[in-house]
Amino acid sequence: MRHIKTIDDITKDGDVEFGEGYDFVATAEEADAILMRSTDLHGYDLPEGIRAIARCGAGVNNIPVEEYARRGVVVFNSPGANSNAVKELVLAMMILSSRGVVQSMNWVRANADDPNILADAEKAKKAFVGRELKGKRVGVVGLGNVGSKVANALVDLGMDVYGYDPFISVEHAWALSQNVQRVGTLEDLCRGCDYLTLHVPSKADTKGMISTEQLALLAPGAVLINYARETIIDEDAVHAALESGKLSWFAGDFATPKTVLMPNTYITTHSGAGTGEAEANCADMAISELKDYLENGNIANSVNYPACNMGKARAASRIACLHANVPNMIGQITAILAKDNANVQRMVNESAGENAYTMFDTDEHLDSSTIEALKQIPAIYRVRVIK
Ligand SMILES: NC(=O)C1=CN([C@@H]2O[C@H](COP(=O)(O)OP(=O)(O)OC[C@H]3O[C@@H](n4cnc5c(N)ncnc54)[C@H](O)[C@@H]3O)[C@@H](O)[C@H]2O)C=CC1
Ligand SMILES: O=C(O)CCC(=O)C(=O)O
Repeated sequence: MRHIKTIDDITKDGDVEFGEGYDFVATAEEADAILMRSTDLHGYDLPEGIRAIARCGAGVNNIPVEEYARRGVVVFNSPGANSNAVKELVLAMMILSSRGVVQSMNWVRANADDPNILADAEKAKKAFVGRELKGKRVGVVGLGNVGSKVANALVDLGMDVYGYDPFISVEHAWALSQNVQRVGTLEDLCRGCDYLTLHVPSKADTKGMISTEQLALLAPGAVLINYARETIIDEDAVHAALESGKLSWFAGDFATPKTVLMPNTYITTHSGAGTGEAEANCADMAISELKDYLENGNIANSVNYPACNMGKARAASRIACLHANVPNMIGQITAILAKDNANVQRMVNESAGENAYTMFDTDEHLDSSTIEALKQIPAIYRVRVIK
């Protein structure tokens, strides 16, 4: 039996199924792996027994991924699984920020006991006149799973769409409409935009990337949308731009002490991925990643270890070594296997950044002394006997 600890409500109705051979445990100390969402694990006392963590969602700024890599813990996310939900809410917020819909509905509620409300609403409506998205210039920062879908949808709405992403993947470049015009700098993207929408991860080079300088380049009365992370914007600069009228509206997903006090602002409760479909998609992807890793050692969609797929573990034994990406690891591993006279059927070595993964199948079970010797190689973080 393999043991899973869930942190956070993975789905609204609590529906999470791993199937036969798995159970849910009350504490992380009893668990082999963690399934989670947005809880901040920085400073969390992660038990030694945890071998993997799957984040149901895209952003992993709530997890110390490099520290966990050095402890031999593979961290997964679920790329793209919630991107449609975010796209739809971003479109909604762009429209709400342009059309006085909320103000108009509030007027109706406030005047509910007016016997002439039908006629009076006709007179009141001029206060809620807005503008259309069609024909306006929009900048999309980050053209990954969410940004590329948002950009394409905005093309379909008739907007003049510009995109900025110096690290765009081939897959997302292919998925992008030909009508999205790519620009090479953030400043060129911002210049003259009526709308700017942010879809980059929270990391050192995106922290505060939208500040006074970028906001100054936007068209007067522009709308800013931030459904990425609170760290991407300089909140004081956004507040000042709202007060000066440079920004007519700001919509964001992060209720910080500063955003909740800004004028002309809609803030939601980190609800970009808040649909039953997105929750189910993320949970399904995260569960299958964890199961394949726990049962077969295969890695897909990890944010701290390379992808590796050797199929189902069918040989007598399968061993996985998580280690630093340094020279001579294969040499050291095979020297130890040679001493045990082990016949290796198949071996794969993959690396990503500072971390690497070596997995091999052997015809017979290895001696415990061999496993112990592998663990003693200085750059090895963890050795897993999968089978
Ligand atoms: N509000 C919510 O509920 C949700 C928020 N998010 C946030 O949105 C972010 C993006 O999500 P996805 O599109 O799924 O991620 P993704 O990883 O598919 O796309 C991120 C894109 O940003 C680009 N990028 C990275 N650094 C950049 C930089 N300095 N300048 C411009 N582009 C840069 C990457 O090349 C990539 O194409 C996530 O990291 C997460 O923080 C994601 C899903 C739900
Ligand atoms: O789990 C959630 O609702 C948050 C989703 C999110 O922010 C992400 O996927 O990065």
